[in-house]
Amino acid sequence: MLSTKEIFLIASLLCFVTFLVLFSFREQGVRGISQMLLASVLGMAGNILYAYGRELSPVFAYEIANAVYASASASALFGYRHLFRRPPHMRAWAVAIALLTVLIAWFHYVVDSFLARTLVASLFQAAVAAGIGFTVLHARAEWRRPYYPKIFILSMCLLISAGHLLRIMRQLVSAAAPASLLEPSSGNVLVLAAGAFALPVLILGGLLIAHRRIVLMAEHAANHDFLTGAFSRRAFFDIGGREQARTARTGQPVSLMLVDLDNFKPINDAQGHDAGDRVLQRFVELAQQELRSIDCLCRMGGDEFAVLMPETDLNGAMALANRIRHRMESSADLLCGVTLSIGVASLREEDSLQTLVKRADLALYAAKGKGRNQVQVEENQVQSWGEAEAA
Ligand SMILES: Nc1nc2c(ncn2[C@@H]2O[C@H](COP(=O)(O)OP(=O)(O)OP(=O)(O)O)[C@@H](O)[C@H]2O)c(=O)[nH]1
Repeated sequence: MLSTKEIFLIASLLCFVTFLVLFSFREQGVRGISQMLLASVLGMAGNILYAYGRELSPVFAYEIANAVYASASASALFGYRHLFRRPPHMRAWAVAIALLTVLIAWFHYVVDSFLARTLVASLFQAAVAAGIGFTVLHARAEWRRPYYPKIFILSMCLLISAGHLLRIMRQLVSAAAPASLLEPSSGNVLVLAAGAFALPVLILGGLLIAHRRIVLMAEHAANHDFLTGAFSRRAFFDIGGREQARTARTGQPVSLMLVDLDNFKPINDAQGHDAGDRVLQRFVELAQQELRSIDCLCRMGGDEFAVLMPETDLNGAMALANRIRHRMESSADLLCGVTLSIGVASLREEDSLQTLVKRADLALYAAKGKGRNQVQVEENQVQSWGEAEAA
């Protein structure tokens, strides 16, 4: 059987491991990581103080160890509050930690009572676990798959709170209850092990959530254009591949428009790159307002965009393309007078996605060649829409 000191040392080591993993996450922009890091460091220190503080002075093993460990747990709670964008209520918890330290000192120096110290420390830890559980549960409307990290955290919080309450009960009623923190009885070692591993387990739960957030952020960065928020070229080929497979399965049409801003370069040259950036952003905002929720607007590069239109035949695609082109024309002041050339094509049975893009690109080329500010359809179609044609 492990000794109580070894239990604290192992718990300290686990906090160190969570610290190392959290440290590697610190620059990923996930909220709550710095609070969890602090919880790991304080957890390490608190466990070592519980194990060896007595050898320096009792104040280290009682008041300081409890204050440090309570701060570690509160810091883990703050981490969760930040992760789920909830106010941390730091002042209230600071008061609670100060009160806990005073009470531990009181039940150490004035009335020496292990029972009372256990009661105070365990009530605090149960409150922190309940606070974390409440935070996670309260944010359930924001839960995203996979759910197991949240279920894991909720179960752990329930177990930890119940465990601390049971510890208090046992201390109150059982004749076999330990008389000091480091008593080597097997019952005490088990209770201490459960309590000491609670903090690293709670930090681990936070790590699971933070890890998922980092994966989602990386996916979002890979699938979206940083400047405009439109889907990226990479996402275009992913979504396009899925749409192509769906069309083959269901026979539903899918169309594509390639959009290129006309005379965009002079805006950069005359008004600067930032003005050009703003035009690109506004174009995406305005275009999104015209598109349906099933359409995917992607930035293919520079001032060229693609719109994948599921369940849309060529006529529907041309109508949509013209709507967007007219919208840009009527927003000339916002877009520094930029107009759109658009090439439209529909997927045919024998087409690959690349062939579809190529045909839309040829149509776009034709729109540019015929004077810009117009919509052209794939080369072997007779229809051609737009201002230049109308004129
Ligand atoms: N501001 C800004 N400019 C960009 C960005 N990406 C590409 N560009 C510029 O966009 C311009 C695109 O070139 P073109 O398509 O030849 O310019 P254009 O004047 O629209 O020519 P046409 O398409 O023939 O009408 C180039 O000058 C690029 O440097 C960007 O993210 N921001």
